[in-house]
Amino acid sequence: MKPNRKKKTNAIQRAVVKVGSNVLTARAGLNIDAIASICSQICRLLDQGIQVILVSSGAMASGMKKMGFSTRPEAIPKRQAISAIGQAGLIREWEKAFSRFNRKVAQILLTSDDLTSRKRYLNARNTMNTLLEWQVVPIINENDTIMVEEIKLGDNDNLAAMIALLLDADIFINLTDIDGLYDKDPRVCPDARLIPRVATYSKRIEAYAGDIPGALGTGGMLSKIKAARKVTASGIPMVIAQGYRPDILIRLAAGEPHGTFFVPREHKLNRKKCWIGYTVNPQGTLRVDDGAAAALLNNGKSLLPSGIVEVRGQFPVGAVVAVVTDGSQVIGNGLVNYNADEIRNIMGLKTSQIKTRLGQKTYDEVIHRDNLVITGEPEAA
Ligand SMILES: Nc1ncnc2c1ncn2[C@@H]1O[C@H](COP(=O)(O)OP(=O)(O)O)[C@@H](O)[C@H]1O
Ligand SMILES: N[C@@H](CCC(=O)OP(=O)(O)O)C(=O)O
Repeated sequence: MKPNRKKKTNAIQRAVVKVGSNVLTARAGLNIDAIASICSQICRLLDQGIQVILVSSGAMASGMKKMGFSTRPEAIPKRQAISAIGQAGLIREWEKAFSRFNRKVAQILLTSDDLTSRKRYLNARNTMNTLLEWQVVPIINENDTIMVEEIKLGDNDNLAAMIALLLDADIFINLTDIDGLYDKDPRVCPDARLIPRVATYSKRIEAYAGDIPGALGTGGMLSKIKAARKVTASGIPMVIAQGYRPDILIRLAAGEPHGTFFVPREHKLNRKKCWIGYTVNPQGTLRVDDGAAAALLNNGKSLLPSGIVEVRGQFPVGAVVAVVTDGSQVIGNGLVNYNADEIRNIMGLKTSQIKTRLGQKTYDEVIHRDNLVITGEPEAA
C-alpha cells in the first residue's frame, strides 16, 4: 500500500511546527495576527492531546523593524545584535498569545554544537521532554547571538528537522509564505505548478527549489527540501504549507491534503542512527575502495580496515566521520571504533593483522554496521 497523508497523519501524537520569518513579520514589525492565529491552532492541537514543539524564526526580521533597518546588515556582529533585540520581542509576543489560552511557553536557543555533542543533545532532549510532559510549549530558534560559521545551523528548516529527529516527532509541518513546493521558482516563473506529493527524494526535486529566500527568510525553498530529505530518510513525514491559510495546522493534522507532502521511508530510524546520520557534523572522512563501498551500500556490512584507502582529519575513538567512495561520493556517516592515527596505521590490513600492528585489537570493524548510516547523495533523476 502506498503511504498516504491520511495514514501518515492520523496517528499524530507529537508535531514539530516551524514558522518562517515571512509568515511572522509584517511591515510594522511582527505580524501579531499571524502569531495569534498559529497560537490558537496550536492550542487546539494541544487540546486534542497532540504535543507541539514550535520552531519560530522572526528574530532578525523583528529586530530589523525595531532598529529601522530596511535590509539585513552585512556585518555579522550587527546581525547578531539585531537578532538579540528581535528575539526578546518575538518570545514576548508568543508568550502573550499563549497566555490568552492559559498555556505556558519556554524559550530554547540552540547552536549546532549543542546537537553535535551527544551529551548536550541528550540534555536538550531531556529538557524538552520535561517541558512537553508539563504541557509547556517549547519555542526554539537558532542562537543567532553567538553564531559563528563553525557552530551555525544555517537555517531554521535544518534546526527544525534536527528537532523532529531529536524528539522522535510524528510529523514536521513547515509553514512558509507559499503553499508548497513548485516545479520552478514561482517568483520568476508564473507557470510554475504546485507539487502535492514527493514520494522519493532526488536531485530533480532539489533542482525545482531556489536557494534565494524571500526578503526576510534564510535558505529559501532549497533549505526546506534538504530538511525534508533528513526527516523522511529517518521515517518522519514533512509538509510544506502556507502559514496564512485559515486553520492550516488543524486541517493538516486531520490529514487534509494541503501544500506538499513528503512521504517518509517506511520504517523509522532509531534515534542514535538519526543522530549519527543526520545531526552530527562529521569530524573527519574515510575514503574507501570500490569493494568496501559495495559491501556497505548493497550488503549492509560493517567497515573493515582492509577497505580504507585514506583518512582525512584528526578525530578520537567514538567520533562520527563521513565515509566516501574512491571518487568522493558520500556513502554515509559512521561512529568509529579507532582514532584517526590508529586507522591510518591499520588501513589496508586484514582484521587478523590489527593486533600485531597496534599491539591490541579492540574491534574487528573500524565502523560497525549498527553505527553506520547510509545517507548517500541523491541519485540524479
Ligand atoms: N520551487 C519553489 N517552490 C516554492 N517556492 C520557492 C521555490 N523556489 C524558491 N521559492 C521561494 O522560497 C520562498 C520561501 O523561502 P524562505 O523565504 O526562506 O521562507 P521562510 O522565511 O518561510 O523560511 C518562497 O517565498 C518562494 O518564493
Ligand atoms: N534565526 C533567524 C531565522 C533564520 C531562518 O532560517 O529564517 P527562515 O528562513 O525565515 O526560517 C531569525 O530568527 O531571524
